[in-house]
Amino acid sequence: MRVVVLGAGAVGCFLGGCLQASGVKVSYIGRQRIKNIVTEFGLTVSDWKGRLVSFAPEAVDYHKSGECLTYADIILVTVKSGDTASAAKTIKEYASPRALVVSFQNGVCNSDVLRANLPGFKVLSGMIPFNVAEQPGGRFHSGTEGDLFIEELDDAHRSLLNLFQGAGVGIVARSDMASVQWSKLVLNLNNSINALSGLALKEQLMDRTYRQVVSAATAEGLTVLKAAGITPVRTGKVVPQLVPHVLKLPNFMFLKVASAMIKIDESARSSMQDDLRLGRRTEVDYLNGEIVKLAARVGVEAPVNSRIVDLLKAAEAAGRGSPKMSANALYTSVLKPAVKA
Ligand SMILES: NC(=O)C1=CN([C@@H]2O[C@H](COP(=O)(O)OP(=O)(O)OC[C@H]3O[C@@H](n4cnc5c(N)ncnc54)[C@H](OP(=O)(O)O)[C@@H]3O)[C@@H](O)[C@H]2O)C=CC1
Ligand SMILES: CC(C)(CO)C(=O)C(=O)O
Repeated sequence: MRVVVLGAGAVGCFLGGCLQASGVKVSYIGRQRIKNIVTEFGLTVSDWKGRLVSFAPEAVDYHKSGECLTYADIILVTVKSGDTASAAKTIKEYASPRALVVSFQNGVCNSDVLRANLPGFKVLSGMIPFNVAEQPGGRFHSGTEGDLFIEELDDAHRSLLNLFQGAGVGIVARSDMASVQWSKLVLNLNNSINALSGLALKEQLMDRTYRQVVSAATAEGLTVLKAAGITPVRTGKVVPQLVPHVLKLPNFMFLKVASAMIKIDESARSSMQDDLRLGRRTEVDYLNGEIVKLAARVGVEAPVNSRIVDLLKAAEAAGRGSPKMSANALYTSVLKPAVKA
């Protein structure tokens, strides 16, 4: 069984490293920046439960181009959503259609993009509930809990279950992946708010004013999903429908009822904050932007998420990393116009 990770950044290096540690043959395809890091330091994967495995540089099969896809049995696609079409092009060029393609990405459209661009390939949707942060010295650290989700399709998902279970990574198969992905998307509406704040997730979520903005974005997201007939499902300790209410609580109550929500490493940040820091295009169009698009499709308004998209796009265009918006500034920009209207 040869696994190839296409888009080996934070998530890809973590998932690949966990599989490699259990004896699976793993190749990684990614960019020069990470290749330089693994060539110097090798690859280390760690998590909040105490996992800590390191590979020497010569044990990490890291490539910048797609030739190694020729021998892939399973391809894990872990590029950001805006790069999915180009990842599909690379798969089409090098891989055999007997390879199983799995999207481990946020958002709700990536597996459709892969399917549309890869006729003849079997494509499964996946979902990663936990955070992975790149740390100095080639270390990829998962700082929050949760099991992977994989689409249950014929028997194709079984090899994935075996691989990840064998690597000690929890994984659950589901036949309702569209609902799973929309539910994750509702939680990901905070990615942009976290990126705009410039703070670690824990610090941001401990501030009630930031939480009020997140609450408004998720409440709006849930309203739009309801209008579209999509029922969010529980994928972990957090019940999506309760999130907006819990977030609005004063700190002392929030601390009591939301312990699962803030069980996060002190340093964990959203992947979108990393994108702003590294001057990359963000996934805001695929997260808050999906709510805005769906709202337009079903004829409802989504002003909160729409304003968040605008703020994030402005930060992207400025190219100076996170604008480090204070909680009050964000509250005023995102929620005050809504109050006036
Ligand atoms: N990090 C996290 O905590 C979590 C992330 N996710 C989701 O997982 C997905 C991956 O996120 P993450 O790992 O953080 O992203 P990263 O940006 O860390 O990793 C993706 C890597 O793929 C590279 N890449 C882009 N296109 C190609 C290509 N065609 N061929 C080879 N490499 C390519 C990128 O390079 P470049 O720098 O040029 O863009 C980048 O290095 C996203 O959808 C994200 O939302 C989900 C849960 C948690
Ligand atoms: C884990 C979580 C929800 C927040 O960090 C995420 O999906 C991301 O960073 O992209």
